[in-house]
Amino acid sequence: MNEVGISEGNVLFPVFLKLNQIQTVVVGGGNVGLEKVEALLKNDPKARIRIIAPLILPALQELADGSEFIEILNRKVRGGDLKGADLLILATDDYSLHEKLKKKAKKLRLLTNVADTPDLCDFYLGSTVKKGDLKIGISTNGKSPTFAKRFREVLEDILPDSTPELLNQLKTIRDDLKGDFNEKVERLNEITSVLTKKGK
Ligand SMILES: C[C@@]1(CC(=O)O)c2cc3[nH]c(cc4nc(cc5[nH]c(cc(n2)[C@H]1CCC(=O)O)[C@@](C)(CC(=O)O)[C@@H]5CCC(=O)O)C(CC(=O)O)=C4CCC(=O)O)c(CCC(=O)O)c3CC(=O)O
Ligand SMILES: NC(=O)C1=CN([C@@H]2O[C@H](COP(=O)(O)OP(=O)(O)OC[C@H]3O[C@@H](n4cnc5c(N)ncnc54)[C@H](O)[C@@H]3O)[C@@H](O)[C@H]2O)C=CC1
Repeated sequence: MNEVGISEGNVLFPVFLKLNQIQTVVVGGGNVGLEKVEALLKNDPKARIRIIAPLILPALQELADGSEFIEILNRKVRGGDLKGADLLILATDDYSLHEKLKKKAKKLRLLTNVADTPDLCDFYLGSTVKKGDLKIGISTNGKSPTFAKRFREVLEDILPDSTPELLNQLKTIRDDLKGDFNEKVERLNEITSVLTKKGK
């Protein structure tokens, strides 16, 4: 809120992570753990994920059996597990464990998502739309995940199936363009001007 009580809106900074190049650790193997793992795999089926929990849902076990990049540690989480993580997702049913692990992660500067506890999160998951190489991330700042889900469905419907082809063609043009940086920018802006109503 600013001094006149108006919300500044969404100040989250979206980044697009290479999930095959980093190690994500998910603590908790129940419904919420499964949802988080599915969200990671939807974006990259080769995401490197280590799942740690005494109880693992059969659906999670199946996902792990189908991927050489998913590992399951069938036991309670230990403090040392955090050292092997680039990204941490806490998804157990134990809030005090989440608080304890979040403190430890903070000391290690390990970015952490705590499912169901937005205040403890360093980052939120978003809804994502994918059409070939195009990826759109949606965040409602935690206000309404259901809106994010519905808006994803809207975008999935309206983005033309030709989008991947369009991006491939633009890549070819980009690679073939000669001249200095400014000339290339000008030419690419010209070619793509048909995509916007502004035409510029
Ligand atoms: C803050 C955040 C933190 C985080 O989890 O990263 C968070 C928090 C919470 N979610 C809750 C509930 C639900 N979450 C979903 C779905 C999704 N939730 C996702 C993200 C986020 N959820 C982050 C903010 C995202 C944003 O800014 O919009 C999505 C986008 C991405 C993903 O998780 O993959 C994925 C849609 C994917 C897709 O389909 O595209 C549904 C709908 C459904 O499942 O159909 C419901 C039930 C309906 C409802 O409540 O709206 C609750 C209450 C739990 C309770 O009641 O106890 C909390 C806790 C709280 O709000 O306090
Ligand atoms: N399932 C859902 O859609 C929703 C769940 N929640 C809340 O989210 C939390 C998690 O929900 P679920 O995944 O459904 O619970 P769940 O009971 O299915 O799974 C809990 C998981 O945490 C693991 N766990 C517990 N202690 C652990 C430890 N010390 N180390 C490692 N793993 C440990 C368990 O082995 C299990 O895999 C609960 O508090 C629930 O109330 C809230 C809203 C919706």
